[in-house]
Amino acid sequence: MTTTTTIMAEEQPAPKRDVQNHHLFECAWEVANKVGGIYTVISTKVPVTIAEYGDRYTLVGPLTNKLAMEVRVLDPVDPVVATVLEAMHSHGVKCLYGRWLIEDKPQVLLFDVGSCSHRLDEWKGDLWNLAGISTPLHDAETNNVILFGYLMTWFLGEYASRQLDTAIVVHFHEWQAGVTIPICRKRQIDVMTVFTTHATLLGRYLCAGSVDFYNNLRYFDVNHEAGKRGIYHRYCVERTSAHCADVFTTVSHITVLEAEYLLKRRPDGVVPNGLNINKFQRRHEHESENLYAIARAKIHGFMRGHFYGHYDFDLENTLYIFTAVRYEYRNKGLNYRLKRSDSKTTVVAFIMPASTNSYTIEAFKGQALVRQLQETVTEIQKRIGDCLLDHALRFHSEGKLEVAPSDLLSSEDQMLLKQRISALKRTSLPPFVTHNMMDDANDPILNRIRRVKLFNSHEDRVKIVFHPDFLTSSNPILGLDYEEFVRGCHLGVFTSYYEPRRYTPAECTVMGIPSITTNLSGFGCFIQDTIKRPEDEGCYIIDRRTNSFEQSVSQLTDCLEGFCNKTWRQRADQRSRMESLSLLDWKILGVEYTKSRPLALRRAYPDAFLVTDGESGEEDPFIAVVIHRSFPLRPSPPFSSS
Ligand SMILES: O=c1ccn([C@@H]2O[C@H](COP(=O)(O)OP(=O)(O)O[C@H]3O[C@H](CO)[C@@H](O)[C@H](O)[C@H]3O)[C@@H](O)[C@H]2O)c(=O)[nH]1
Repeated sequence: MTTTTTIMAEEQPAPKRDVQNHHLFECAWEVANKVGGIYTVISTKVPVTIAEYGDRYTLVGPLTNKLAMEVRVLDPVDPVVATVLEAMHSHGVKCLYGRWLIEDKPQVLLFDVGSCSHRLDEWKGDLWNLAGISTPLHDAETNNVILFGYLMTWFLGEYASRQLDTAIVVHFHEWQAGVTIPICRKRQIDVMTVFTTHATLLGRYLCAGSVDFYNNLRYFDVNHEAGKRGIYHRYCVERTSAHCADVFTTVSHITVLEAEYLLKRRPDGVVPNGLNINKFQRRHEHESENLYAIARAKIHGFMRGHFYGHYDFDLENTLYIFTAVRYEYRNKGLNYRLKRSDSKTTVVAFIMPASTNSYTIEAFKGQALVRQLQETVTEIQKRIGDCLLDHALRFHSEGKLEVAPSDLLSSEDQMLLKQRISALKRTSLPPFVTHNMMDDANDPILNRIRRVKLFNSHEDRVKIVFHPDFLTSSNPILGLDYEEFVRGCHLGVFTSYYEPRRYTPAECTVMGIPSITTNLSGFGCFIQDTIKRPEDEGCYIIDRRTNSFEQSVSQLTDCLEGFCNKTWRQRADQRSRMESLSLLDWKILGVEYTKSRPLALRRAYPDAFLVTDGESGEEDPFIAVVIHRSFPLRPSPPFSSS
């Protein structure tokens, strides 16, 4: 790799731009494109950013779906943007400009990378010449990343040369948006750049390979490791972006250390992920309880269909526990413990998502049979109602009410019910997976379930529903959006090894759903640092740092068992306490994003920040306020990475 120092800035002229009223562009692959956590970051942060910038704020991303359902197409508010886009259009560049249809409807610009694919070779050559990064021919994702990076650079170059009044800050998220940063540097485009990494590429790859990551962090031969995994070119883009940005940030203290060792630049600060709490907060406790009840009733409906023929447990005494996003599964022994203690509680463990082909016939069949039964019961109910009404009217005229059960339930209806009930007989056990998997025989989760024989048998107190797909309300099997599903569950479990930050437990918290996480996740560390007794607030944190793997598992099982043994009242109390947790609000956490921008401007335009009379000149106020804390790694903790 040509190190980033070789492409660092040559002297930049210092234009007289208005720094105070600077424009902000925020650039990410997940703008109006729901893929994962970064979509949540940028979409939920919009209200606080709009409050600060108004129409001086624009989000930029690739046009991944030509229909772009989330965007209303409009003309640009800023005439300079309109001129630049026209100029680019005259060279064949297609884009979509408009308002992203989320809260506060921010301006959004999406570039169609396909419209410039004929320039790929030219731009790849340029990336090699300018940044020393060579990229392989057939990595389609990287090719798109390069096309997008060059379109963004083109746009910024044109914009900065025509809009000379105010300073321009561009905030980039993750390596997919990073190519623009070194190119802007090299071409001396007058924009300030902030780069945020939400996880490192090498971190993800190394942890997926079960290495003892945190204990070896400082010893990895990064170039060798990246090369071995076929991601050297991507790693170069990520590392160069981190080095060339004016300000480099990450999402948690644990990732600061990771970035320092793997990307070789210590982040300037931590920009923690927040949530838009307004969306979740309810005025009254009963309003929340209603939402839980509606969501839970939908999950109950799914359960009746999925477990038909073996529906021999009480849904009112059933706990729904789920895990989402990370592809890891470990048996924690809860089934054994609940059986041993003769527990009457049933626990349903939901696991999601993964790569799948389609739903299994069994998954559809159960839901269809129960729907038919429901329809039959509704029809019969109607007929019974009509019959009762008829008798009651006669009682009024004849003075006596004599209704025999046989009058109410006709032999035809009895027959129909029997038919429906006999269709529910089933010789096989309820399936533990709802979909046909791409690679059933080698799927690690399926194989674990098979190995520990969690087959949803009558005796099992822990039942498994592996739903390896994203949830949507149009889902034919489990028709809930992810958020509604979470609300209907009792507990979220997010204990994976590699977790730079993790949104899922934070989302549980603001919805009043308890969760289990670990002190190896950014979220777990944040909660431990900010709340005295997290478990009282429903945030259970497992020690994966100083414990051995077995000790962590045992702590987790204790925690799960303790949760199962709580009373309904104790769980409801915990819920109401949690929803008041507002420390995850962007209104508080967004401040760190706000601090990163003046820091970038200050580095580029030191003159604009000259000390005035009466101010202390000893300290850089922006650098001072950006948090610099190291993750306290304990010496060689004896934990296994598996
Ligand atoms: O069926 C589902 C399952 C999940 N989600 C959402 O997907 C997001 C997942 O976020 P996260 O768990 O944080 O995972 P990543 O996508 O891997 O995000 C990366 O970036 C995040 C944002 O900084 C960090 O929190 C993570 O640690 C980092 O790995 C959450 O908002 C969920 O609500 C859905 O919408 N539907």
